[in-house]
Amino acid sequence: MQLMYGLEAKGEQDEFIATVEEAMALTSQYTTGNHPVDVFPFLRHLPGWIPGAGFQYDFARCKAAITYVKEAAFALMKAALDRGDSTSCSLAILLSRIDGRSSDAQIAYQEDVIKNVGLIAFEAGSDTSYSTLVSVFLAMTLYPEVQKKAQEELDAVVGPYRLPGFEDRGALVYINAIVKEAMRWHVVLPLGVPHRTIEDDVIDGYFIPAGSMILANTWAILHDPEAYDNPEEFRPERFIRDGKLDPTVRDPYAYAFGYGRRVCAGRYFADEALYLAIASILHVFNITAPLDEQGRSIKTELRQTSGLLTYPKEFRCVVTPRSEEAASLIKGAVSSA
Ligand code: HEM
Repeated sequence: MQLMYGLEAKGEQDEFIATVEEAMALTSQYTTGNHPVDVFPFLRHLPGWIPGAGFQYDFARCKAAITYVKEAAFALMKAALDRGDSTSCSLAILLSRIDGRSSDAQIAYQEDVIKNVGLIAFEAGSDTSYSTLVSVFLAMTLYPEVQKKAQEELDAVVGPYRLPGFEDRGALVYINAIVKEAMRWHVVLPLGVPHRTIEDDVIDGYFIPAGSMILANTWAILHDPEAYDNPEEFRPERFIRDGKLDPTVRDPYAYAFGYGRRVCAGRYFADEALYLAIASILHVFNITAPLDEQGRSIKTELRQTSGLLTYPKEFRCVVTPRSEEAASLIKGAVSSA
């Protein structure tokens, strides 16, 4: 929200976040072809009051929710601009590029495109990146040796007195491998987003008629034991050879972000954001499993929710600053945010 609209998110209480989450939950429920309307498209003409056609009400709620966020968040951002509050958010930058000599109709059209950019980035970009990041917290509690190696690399490259930046990325090979392993280990969209064939095709002798819904089994591709030894294990080393990222290993980025011309539009942004978040978090925090009353680590495991978009199921972990220097870096980052 900050990046797109220059608005500060108010956590779980945030109205926009709650509304987008409601829309996402409805989208997830219907997108993977588990409703009869996907198999018998004529059902879409039934009014919602007919038993079994309640999906019409869900679709209407979903549409109302996303339309509200699209318009209201944009209006708040524009009001801030009109008041002269400086905001360097993405939508303000896009707005400033509209040619003032355009006709009213052209300006309205371009504003609508910008509103859609904001909404889709907010809707498609936040939970996907969040889910991946949560899985990294879980992985760190399960694989302390990975965390230790990452922190050793960060200490050597970045040192204790500053946070990592994009300029460090080339030297942080192990952190880059963690980002790749995170995309592979917990596949946020295990079946991608459904596509539809626009013409008849034959693949490996199978006839695929035009109009078929195609689901790519991204999870299977990224847990293929022939490509990844012991695929259930979180092991960033699988992407490294001779101290560099190994280009011969199947790259999760080629699958986790979808396929073809509708491939994720935010993939470079997501990659950079995940890199910076993971590097910064591991630089200043220790993430460990919680202890039971006898002081023993409580065992956790990766269990995922089901649906179009998956999340690691709830787990607990303990997050503490790594050192005095780390604590000051955290305070500095919070006060300058
Ligand atoms: C870990 C993070 C992310 C993952 C795993 C992810 C994954 C995906 C996938 C699988 C698709 C469907 C592609 C297809 O149809 O085959 C998609 C679409 C899309 N994503 Fe992402 N995404 C992530 C982050 C983001 C971010 C940060 C943004 C924006 C800032 C974004 C914007 C979009 C948009 C706009 C589309 C629709 C593209 C289209 O239909 O033309 N995504 N994403």
